[in-house]
Amino acid sequence: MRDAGHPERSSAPVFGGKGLVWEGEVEGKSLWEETRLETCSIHVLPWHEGPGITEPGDIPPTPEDTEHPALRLYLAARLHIPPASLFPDHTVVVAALLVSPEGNILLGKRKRGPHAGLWEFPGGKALPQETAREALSRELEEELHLRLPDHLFRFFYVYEYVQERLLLVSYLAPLLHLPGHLEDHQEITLVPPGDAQALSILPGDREILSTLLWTMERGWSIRWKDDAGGRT
Ligand SMILES: Nc1nc2c([nH]c(=O)n2[C@@H]2O[C@H](COP(=O)(O)OP(=O)(O)OP(=O)(O)O)[C@@H](O)[C@H]2O)c(=O)[nH]1
Repeated sequence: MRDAGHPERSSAPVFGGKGLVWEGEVEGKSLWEETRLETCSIHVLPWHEGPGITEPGDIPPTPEDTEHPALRLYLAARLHIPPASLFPDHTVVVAALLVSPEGNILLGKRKRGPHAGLWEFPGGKALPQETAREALSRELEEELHLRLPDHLFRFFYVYEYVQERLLLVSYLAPLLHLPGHLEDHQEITLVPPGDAQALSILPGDREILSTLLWTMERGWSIRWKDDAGGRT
């Protein structure tokens, strides 16, 4: 499903590809409320292997204990470790899948550069000393005057552009308010994830969206629950 049409796929992946970490629920409690990794049960879906569920004890204690790039970056985010420090030969880009109360995703049409005219998720390159949250927070503020919500992670997907040595890390997060300003984008739009695939977007974004739809088809909602404190 997600293996067609990307030239990067024909090269040997540097780290073994990409992967999804979706946080499930423990005893009815949403995991983004959990802070201790050892109590979490997470679904880890390597792109080439299909679903697999890690049990609490299976989660490595530190990012260095796993070779899987998605899990590494996930652990780094959880433990507030700058992702760029783990992948010194790569550029790490963070992007937000901001979900409106209606379940639509925010996309911006790029104003400048080689990807001008393409739609993308807000975000940008993480600086060496920044955690993923700090990088995303800065990028959202700079690009759109948007405040980053406290709750991230329900969907955490890593896509690697092998030739460019670029790791694209995406998070699902609630859209708290509409952007107050457009710095890097000509326009923004809010669309259902299925409709976004019909737009001109980058290969990594296409794969993120198809993986998101894949999880939604399996009954995982992208809506934020008010009682989980996701929307403030
Ligand atoms: N921001 C963003 N970048 C993406 C997305 N998808 C994707 O493949 N990318 C890639 O990641 C790169 C991020 O670069 P950027 O230009 O947004 O980074 P930046 O805001 O820090 O700007 P800069 O290049 O001026 O330092 C893009 O050039 C593109 O190759 C996306 O949805 N959002």
